[in-house]
Amino acid sequence: MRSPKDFFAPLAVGAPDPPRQIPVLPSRMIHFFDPGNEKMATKVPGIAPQVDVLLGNLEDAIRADRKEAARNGLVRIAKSVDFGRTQLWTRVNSLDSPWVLDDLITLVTEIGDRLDVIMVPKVEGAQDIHYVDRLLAQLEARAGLTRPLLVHAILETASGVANVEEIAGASPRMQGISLGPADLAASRRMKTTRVGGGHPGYLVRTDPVGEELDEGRTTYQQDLWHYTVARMVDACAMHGILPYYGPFGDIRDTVACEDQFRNAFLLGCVGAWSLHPAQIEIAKKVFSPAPRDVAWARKVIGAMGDGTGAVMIEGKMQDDASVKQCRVVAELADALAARDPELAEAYDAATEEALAE
Ligand SMILES: CC(=O)SCCNC(=O)CCNC(=O)[C@H](O)C(C)(C)COP(=O)(O)OP(=O)(O)OC[C@H]1O[C@@H](n2cnc3c(N)ncnc32)[C@H](O)[C@@H]1OP(=O)(O)O
Ligand SMILES: CC(=O)C(=O)O
Ligand SMILES: [Mg+2]
Repeated sequence: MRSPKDFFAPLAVGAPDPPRQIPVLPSRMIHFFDPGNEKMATKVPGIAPQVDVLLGNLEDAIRADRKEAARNGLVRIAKSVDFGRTQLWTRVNSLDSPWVLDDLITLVTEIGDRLDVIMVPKVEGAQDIHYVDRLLAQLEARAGLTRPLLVHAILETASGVANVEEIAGASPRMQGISLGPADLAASRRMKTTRVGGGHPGYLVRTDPVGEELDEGRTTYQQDLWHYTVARMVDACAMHGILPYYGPFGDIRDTVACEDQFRNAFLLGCVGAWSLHPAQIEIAKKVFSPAPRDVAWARKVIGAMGDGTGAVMIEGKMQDDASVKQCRVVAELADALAARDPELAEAYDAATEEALAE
């Protein structure tokens, strides 16, 4: 019988030990591609060095009669392409679909040693993660894998949001959670018809001046996703896993995409999905801290010594809590700079300038 003490014990004889810590690797953009689409597949080797995560999508956006082609395409690509340090993820079909069992059996058996993370859509509660967890352990044991696969849940059902804390803590394999605004909107019976982003009708309006109700009243569009993203971030932080904003469907609107990504970044998300090559650079820009913020963070950390007490820098009080925030930014910058010499140079130049001021 399993007790809570067995949380980190393998769920099948011969399966690798589940991870004790989730690796915090750069994952600013999870780039989606259809592995059964020849044109997209040929672009994968060229895109791999530009992105942190490549994800072979098998679920929504893949036609029912192309599901097998996508699955087989992913196996072929995973076996033949050198991804370097770029992670390879997949999104399998939903747990109630006719495809998911074959997705998991084929992928773990054929390319389980190449895959890093399996994204599970439409997760409703911990029971969905427990099912995948056990099945993965059985398949890993059969395939002789020595490294456990990680699991990522999409938050895209009303019950998933209600159960987000238990989902985040359902298994040591849980790597992270992404917001799925399109299915979530449908599940909640929201009256939007978009994939992520805001809506001009969701707003607040200033009070009327005098008797005139129609004039001089400014409106401010509100963020439809604030509550869900904030809840997801808290659930992930509580369980030591990583939160992500999901897709932004208006590919043409690069400006609003950047805004949506930045809101998520500021609230604690580590990355977002790129659905089209045009969104890769947006995610890279937004989810890499700005050089001036890195310079400021390093300056505060330097001035705070052992991190206790209070100091004044440029008129702003700094203490234990602000230095902790600065460490979050500086540590992320260091991790990204270790892989990206251009960023490293930009961070160092900005820091030198800030320290000279
Ligand atoms: C709600 C959700 O579940 S979101 C997640 C599911 N959705 C997805 O995964 C969608 C992934 N993206 C796509 O399918 C496509 O980008 C689409 C359908 C949105 C647009 O595709 P297109 O109409 O071909 O766009 P466009 O003409 O601008 O593409 C330009 C080039 O980039 C390629 N391209 C487009 N998207 C991608 C991609 N995600 N990865 C790699 N290459 C891509 C196209 O094949 C095209 O190549 P070409 O220049 O050789 O012809
Ligand atoms: C991301 C996703 O699957 C959705 O928005 O529905
Ligand atoms: Mg969805």
